[in-house]
Amino acid sequence: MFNSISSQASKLINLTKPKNNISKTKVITITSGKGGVGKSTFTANIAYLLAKRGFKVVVIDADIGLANLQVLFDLKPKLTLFDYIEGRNSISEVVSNTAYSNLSLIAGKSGYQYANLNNSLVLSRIVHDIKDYNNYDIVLIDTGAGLNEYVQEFLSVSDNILALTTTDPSALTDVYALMKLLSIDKKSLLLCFNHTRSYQIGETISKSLVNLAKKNLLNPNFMVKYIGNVSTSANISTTSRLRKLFVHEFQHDQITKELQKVIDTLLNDLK
Ligand SMILES: Nc1ncnc2c1ncn2[C@@H]1O[C@H](COP(=O)(O)OP(=O)(O)OP(=O)(O)O)[C@@H](O)[C@H]1O
Repeated sequence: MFNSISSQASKLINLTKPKNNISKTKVITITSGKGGVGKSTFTANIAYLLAKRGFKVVVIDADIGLANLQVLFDLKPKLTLFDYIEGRNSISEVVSNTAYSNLSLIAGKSGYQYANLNNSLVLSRIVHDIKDYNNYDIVLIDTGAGLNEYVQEFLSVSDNILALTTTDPSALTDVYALMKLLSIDKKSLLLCFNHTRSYQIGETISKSLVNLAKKNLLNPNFMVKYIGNVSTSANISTTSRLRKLFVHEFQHDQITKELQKVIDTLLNDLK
């Protein structure tokens, strides 16, 4: 079954091959380790701010089995990432336009059984293909929580990895586990703190994590770059419940300014 899916898929992929090998598309994978730290909310909001700055942005909901970005964007897409992965549809067909200009979504599918495809590097192929497609400036990939094989698959093909964490000890333990994993064959990790009132607190904890990595002799060439903090606001949950984006509704709020600052740093560091 997989072979037929795969050959169907490669036909579709060939249709989307670029005319040259130079892709303008930057891929940023957003991950967290611990669940519930605010990753999807953060991804949707920075996607909007990046699109507002004029970048053509597509978000991929790669949280296998728990698709919630479509809720945040208030969409009910007919086609999902898995229609592409399973070879039925092309990239352009599985992309849904959001209500916001320059901003699209490749939706996930709740309850999807990845075991259907039971073959490594099937999912992350979309990363290569979307770069080849060369139609977007920025691709944001929202992975599931944890460090399971699907998350690792996306991390392995990403040039830019951003970890969102909180100051909660269990979230920090998970981020350190992520640092250990990435330090083996990646050059860097961008680190952002959610639910963190002060920029300095995030900075201090980032330095402690880097010191711990030194003490434990993690690869010295592996860099952890702190890119900023996001405070807590009840309005974030409220806007999400209303299927709206916080940064769109509260354009001059302190949290929107914090997110803009995160983006400034992020854009400076993009590979
Ligand atoms: N800075 C914040 N202030 C207040 N509430 C927030 C903030 N960030 C996220 N939230 C809320 O926290 C909850 C969890 O957020 P979200 O679903 O984005 O987390 P997640 O990390 O993607 O979760 P999962 O691990 O399930 O994928 C949501 O109700 C969201 O509205």
